[in-house]
Amino acid sequence: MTAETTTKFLRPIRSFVLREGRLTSAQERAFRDLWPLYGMDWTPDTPIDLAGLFGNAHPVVLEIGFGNGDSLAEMAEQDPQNNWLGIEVHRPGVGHLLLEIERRGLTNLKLMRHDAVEVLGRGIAPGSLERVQLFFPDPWPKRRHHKRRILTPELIGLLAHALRPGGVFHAATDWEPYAEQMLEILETSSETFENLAGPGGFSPRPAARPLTRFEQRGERLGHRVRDLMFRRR
Ligand SMILES: C[S@@+](CC[C@H](N)C(=O)[O-])C[C@H]1O[C@@H](n2cnc3c(N)ncnc32)[C@H](O)[C@@H]1O
Repeated sequence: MTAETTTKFLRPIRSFVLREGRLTSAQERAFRDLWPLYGMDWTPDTPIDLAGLFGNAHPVVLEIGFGNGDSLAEMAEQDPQNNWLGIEVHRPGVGHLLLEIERRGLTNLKLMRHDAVEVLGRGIAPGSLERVQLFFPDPWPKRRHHKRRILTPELIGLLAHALRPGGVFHAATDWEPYAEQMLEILETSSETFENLAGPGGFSPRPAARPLTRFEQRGERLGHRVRDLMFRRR
């Protein structure tokens, strides 16, 4: 085996391709001054002390792939009784949300810059999350890219482990074939997850979910938005 094929063999398939993107000067300042306040560095395989991170034992809602984070900031501000943890890999998005946390004076929202799948699998204690949100994940529409879609049976297994009994997984997408695939995967996990819309159904959009940036883009393109809400048994 050549070095190249070995590397290819060992590299996991990820749900994102990291494009660094340029930071604005405000975002650069955010990483310098605000990351120590609202960001969390994580060494893989270290259990994350959620109560220590937030300074209290309030329930924790995790959002995977928050993009620019405006809708996450809005939800955290509207719901101070919960702690909110956002995980995103895209640096400009993280920088944008750091500035938004400062502007809104939020104390219940913390950020990680990491692969959320890895964090779920190797950092979150069993049954420690109240809710997990996955809004408008990259649809990877080309067939050869479907393997990059983040919602897989493996992810559902990690969510079943991380959510408390009664906790909820909430996904939304504007890509109909992906919505159908998500539904199929989740329905197959009916031993661990109950569809809040009833078997085979999509949920109505909850009023508490603000429009996200990608959702607005989908709406401009005339896409129908689907919400899926499943409760951990
Ligand atoms: C299509 S965007 C949607 C962003 C936002 N939720 C919205 O609706 O505007 C998907 C985001 O998920 C992030 N992402 C994809 N895979 C991820 C992973 N494994 N861990 C953390 N973030 C991820 C991407 O960087 C991207 O910002």
